[in-house]
Amino acid sequence: MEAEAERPLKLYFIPYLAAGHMIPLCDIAQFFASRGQHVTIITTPFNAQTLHQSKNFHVQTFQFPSQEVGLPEGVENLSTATDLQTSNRIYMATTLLRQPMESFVEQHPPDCIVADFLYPWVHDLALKLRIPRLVFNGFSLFTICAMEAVKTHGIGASLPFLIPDFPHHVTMNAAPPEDVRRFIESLLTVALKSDGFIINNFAELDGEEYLRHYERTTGHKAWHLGPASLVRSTCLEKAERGLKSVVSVEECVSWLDSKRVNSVVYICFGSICYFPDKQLYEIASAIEASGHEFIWVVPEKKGKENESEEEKENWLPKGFEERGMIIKGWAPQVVILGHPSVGAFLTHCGWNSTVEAVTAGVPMITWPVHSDQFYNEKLITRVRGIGVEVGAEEWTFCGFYECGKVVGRDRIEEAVRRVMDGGDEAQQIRRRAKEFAETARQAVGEGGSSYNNLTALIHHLKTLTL
Ligand SMILES: O=c1ccn([C@@H]2O[C@H](COP(=O)(O)OP(=O)(O)O[C@H]3O[C@H](CO)[C@@H](O)[C@H](O)[C@H]3O)[C@@H](O)[C@H]2O)c(=O)[nH]1
Repeated sequence: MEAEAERPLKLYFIPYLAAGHMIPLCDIAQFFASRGQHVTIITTPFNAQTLHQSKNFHVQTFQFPSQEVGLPEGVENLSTATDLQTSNRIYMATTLLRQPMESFVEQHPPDCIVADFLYPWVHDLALKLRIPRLVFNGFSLFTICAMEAVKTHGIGASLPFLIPDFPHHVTMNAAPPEDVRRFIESLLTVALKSDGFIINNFAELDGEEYLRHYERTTGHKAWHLGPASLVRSTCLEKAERGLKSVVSVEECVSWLDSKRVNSVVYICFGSICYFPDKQLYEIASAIEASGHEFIWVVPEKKGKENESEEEKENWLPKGFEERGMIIKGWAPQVVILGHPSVGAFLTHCGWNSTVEAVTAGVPMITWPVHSDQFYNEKLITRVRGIGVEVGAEEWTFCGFYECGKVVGRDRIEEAVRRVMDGGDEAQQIRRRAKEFAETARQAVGEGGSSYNNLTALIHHLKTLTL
């Protein structure tokens, strides 16, 4: 029995096919692998290629049903979609993957299964196999608490609303469309039947008060194991997170090396948000007016056939490109954020981007677009004081939702100035951001909060299964 307890856990990880979900869950899988556990990541061939950098876990692939859903070969990740139809087809494909994945797991059962909350079917599978199941959805615990509170109290349809029973007074000015809210709430209900949530954050950023609040109001367990982006140690490895970068790390670093400390605004809206030209033009005009240099990641546009160069770039004010670096496609975000010349991050508040900025000690200019991002913004600005808001109050553009609203240049410019122009407020925000970065680093080091949580979780799973 003693020897059995020493046996590594056999763990299956099933990440959702979107960069914002895959990157952190695969990083977290590596945390387990680095502690001697036997890890298998279950995914599709194209997504498996993005995992080449590590040898300490196994990958089990299943053919992506491209033909069945009418997609070209190689489009297997939500982050490679640039229109709603493609996104819907990828979602459809993930439902078709259930059957082959399920039968593989049944034939080769693990000790525990860790799956994205967008795969609620794993609940029944784990019950059938009598194995523990952990859930990952890539959200902060703060956001999960907020969503739970909104669900329990049946609020959120009319605005503004105060999140009920919360340790802080947090007023929300944005609500999801009713059908999306119901969908997320149904997934959360299934997630709460699991053996616990895995959170890509460190406990100090969500705060003890939210951990206690969560456990008290739900009776469910949450394990802070992040920041996931700290799993790897060298820049070159970090450059390969997610999709392939269209610029080299060297090019980004040498451009940033030529700039002053804290002088550059980094702009990126994650992997599934794409703005129309008129919104890009407002951003460009605001940055131009602020006078700051920038690195701006713009999703690669497919462009219509016969579109002239001028038509393709009609969102750029004249001469604008000269004062910064525009990256069309995928950028080495973690490397950029980690460079001392970067003084602020204009972000959509996707949770990965948020926690990566915190880890780098970079203040945020917050512009939520959809999903959990509006809650993340409140944690950053109102609760932890490490960013300022642009003032976006509505769901706008992303892979599964579109509306025609545009945020005007004046609001963007004002927020950029508040963080970049070095006044008292900016200095305090920067100081707090640096303190959280230090805490993040300590959390994943030996004896830190996330490190200890992982030790406790592995022990807990062993007592349940071995
Ligand atoms: O050019 C790029 C663009 C993105 N990234 C990385 O891609 C990830 C993007 O994740 P995130 O910032 O969370 O944004 P989304 O891709 O929008 O993530 C989705 O998933 C997140 C986790 O569930 C949610 O918080 C978001 O709202 C949801 O949109 C991050 O690790 C980035 O570092 C790059 O490396 N290079």
